[in-house]
Amino acid sequence: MKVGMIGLGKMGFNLVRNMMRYDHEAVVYDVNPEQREKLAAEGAVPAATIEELVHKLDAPRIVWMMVPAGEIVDSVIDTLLPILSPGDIVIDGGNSHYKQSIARGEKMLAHGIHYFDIGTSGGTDGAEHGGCFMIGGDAEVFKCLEPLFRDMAVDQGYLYAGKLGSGHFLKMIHNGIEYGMMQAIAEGFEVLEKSDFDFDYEQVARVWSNGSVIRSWLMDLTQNAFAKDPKLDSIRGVMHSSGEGKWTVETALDLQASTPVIAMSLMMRYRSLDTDAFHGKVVAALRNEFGGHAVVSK
Ligand SMILES: O=C(O)[C@H](O)[C@@H](O)[C@H](O)[C@H](O)COP(=O)(O)O
Repeated sequence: MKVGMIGLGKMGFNLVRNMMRYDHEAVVYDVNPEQREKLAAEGAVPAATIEELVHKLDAPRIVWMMVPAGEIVDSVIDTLLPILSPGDIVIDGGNSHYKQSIARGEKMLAHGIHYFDIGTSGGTDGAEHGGCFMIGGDAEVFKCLEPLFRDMAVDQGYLYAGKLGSGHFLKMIHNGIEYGMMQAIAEGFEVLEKSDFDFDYEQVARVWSNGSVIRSWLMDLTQNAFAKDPKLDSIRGVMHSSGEGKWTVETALDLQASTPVIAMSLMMRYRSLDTDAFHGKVVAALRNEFGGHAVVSK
């Protein structure tokens, strides 16, 4: 199969390596020429522009976008639309909001172009050595793409999830679960850290990774992190987020689905961004007002 990859960041770059291992041909574009050249040295065909990338593909073309979610996706689509032909396929493999993917897919379909929203998981290592793909789009057209995903996914790691939007919806919920699982692991270690015992966290994560109920890839990664830095002294507990947890909670609220764990994990991320929380000042001030309880001065 011949695939055009737009966006050669950590994920796009490794996905190209992955597909080339299975003898799929890759035509590659990134705003950074160094990334294109690195992959060209490994056998990909570099393109200096998106137009050139499209030109170097065979109809029906398969163009895979692996660019940051948001305006960049729209700008790539706007570049692609006039130069693609009916029957071509465009994939958004990033973390786009599913509602935006539905709108973009409908816009493409009005021009006869098939659009797939594909949630990609497994991190950079999975992208290169076998990822997890949650795929939304036209079921019939997906049959043409399936051999590619059969190769690139780890074992059973791809799913045709259903109509347009379902791939990114599934990835959004996956990430909500990810927030909750990570927060639960983190809270366990918080209690260990505050206890009188002198645990070796790398060893704790190792034993929990082997045979326990909570063994998981996240626990393996916990072990890796503590192996590198036994008390994580080199980093601060600031937890950023790129939107998927927020969207999961917003969707849950819209659907009146009860998701306290995911919602609290999201709030914990926001809380971690404040060095001192205004709500903390308000509660401290109120305790002082009604009970004369001590406050901590600046
Ligand atoms: O499944 C995955 O491989 C991850 O979920 C990944 O796609 C995720 O988007 C980022 O690791 C950060 O997500 P947050 O910034 O929201 O934590």
